[in-house]
Formats: sequence, structure tokens, C-alpha cells
Amino acid sequence: MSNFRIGFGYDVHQLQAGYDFWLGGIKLEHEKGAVGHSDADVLIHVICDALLGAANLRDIGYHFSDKDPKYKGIDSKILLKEVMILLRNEGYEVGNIDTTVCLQLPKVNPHIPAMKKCLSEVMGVEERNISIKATTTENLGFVGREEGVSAYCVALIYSK
Ligand SMILES: Nc1ccn([C@@H]2O[C@H](COP(=O)(O)O)[C@@H](O)[C@H]2O)c(=O)n1
Ligand SMILES: C[C@@]1(CO)OP(=O)(O)OP(=O)(O)OC[C@H]1O
Repeated sequence: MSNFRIGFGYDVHQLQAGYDFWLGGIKLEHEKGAVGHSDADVLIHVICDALLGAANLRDIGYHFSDKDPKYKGIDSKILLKEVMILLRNEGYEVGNIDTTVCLQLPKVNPHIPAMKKCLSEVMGVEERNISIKATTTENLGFVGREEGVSAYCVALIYSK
């Protein structure tokens, strides 16, 4: 009998000119990029938080402090790999994840296959178990004004 657990993640990063825009492990070409202590990949951050939450292992900032110079500019794929190790050390495997990126511009859809391939490799999880979706906020709020990007993730994990 498997033991199933669910987790949820939410994160926001500012968008500003002069920064790279990393999302789902790939770099998007855009006039603005995401601001953070790390590479500010909001999609990877919510995946980390949902997985950590599902395993009751606190959150991304608890494990990788945004005050620690070691993580300045770090590739979030490295953090996700670490989270997968923490998860598997506790005896868990990923069932599936479902994510939504809230972003006014640019369009995410054309990049979803590349993001899924990248995340599948980093996580060691089949692409069919990684869902990525996107929505604008119809020009409303900080996302609508193109001041920021947010994302949500739910994750199902299990142990045998
Ligand atoms: N940054 C985005 C936002 C949305 N999409 C896709 O467009 C569809 C319509 O967006 P609405 O906000 O009007 O619902 C949405 O369902 C996504 O398929 C996108 O690719 N990139
Ligand atoms: C990823 C970390 C660590 O570098 O920094 P940020 O890129 O600022 O991201 P955030 O989601 O705000 O917090 C988690 C931090 O631990």
C-alpha cells in the first residue's frame, strides 16, 4: 500500500530590464528578466516548495537561504536537484506535478516542451508527470502591469 502526500507551492519574482529571464530551467528572450538572490526561476522555486511541502520538509528558503552568498545567482536547477535528493532520502518518489505560471508577456506555451524536457532530466521524473500551464491576469495587478511573474504548483508524492 503506497503512502500518498500532496504539497503546494507559490512564489513571486519582480521583472526588471537588465536581468535574465530563467523560467522552467530555460532562458527566455525578453526585454525584462526576473530579480532574485538566485537566478529567480519562479517555476522551479514553486516546484521545490510543493515537493518540500508534500514531504513536510519546510521550504526552499529554509534549505537555501537568500542571505547566503553561496546561493547568489545560483542556477535553480541545482536547488531542484538538491530537493530531489532530500525527497528521495526520505523514501519519497514524485507521482506528478501540476504548475501554472502567471505572466502577462511573453507567451509561455511555445517554450513548454523545452521546459518539460529540462525539468524531467533534472528531476528524474517522466515528462508525462510534469504539467506546465500559463495564464495572463488580463492586464490586472502586478502580473498584468508586467511588474512581476508568479507561479503555483501542486505535487503528489508517494512512498512504497
Ligand atoms: N504568458 C502566457 C499567458 C498565457 N498563455 C496561454 O494563453 C492562453 C490564454 O491566456 P489567458 O490569460 O487569456 O487565459 C492561456 O490559456 C495559455 O495557454 C501563454 O502561453 N503564456
Ligand atoms: C532561491 C533563494 C535562494 O537563493 O533566493 P531567491 O532567488 O530570492 O528566491 P525566493 O523564492 O525569493 O527565495 C528562496 C531563496 O532561498
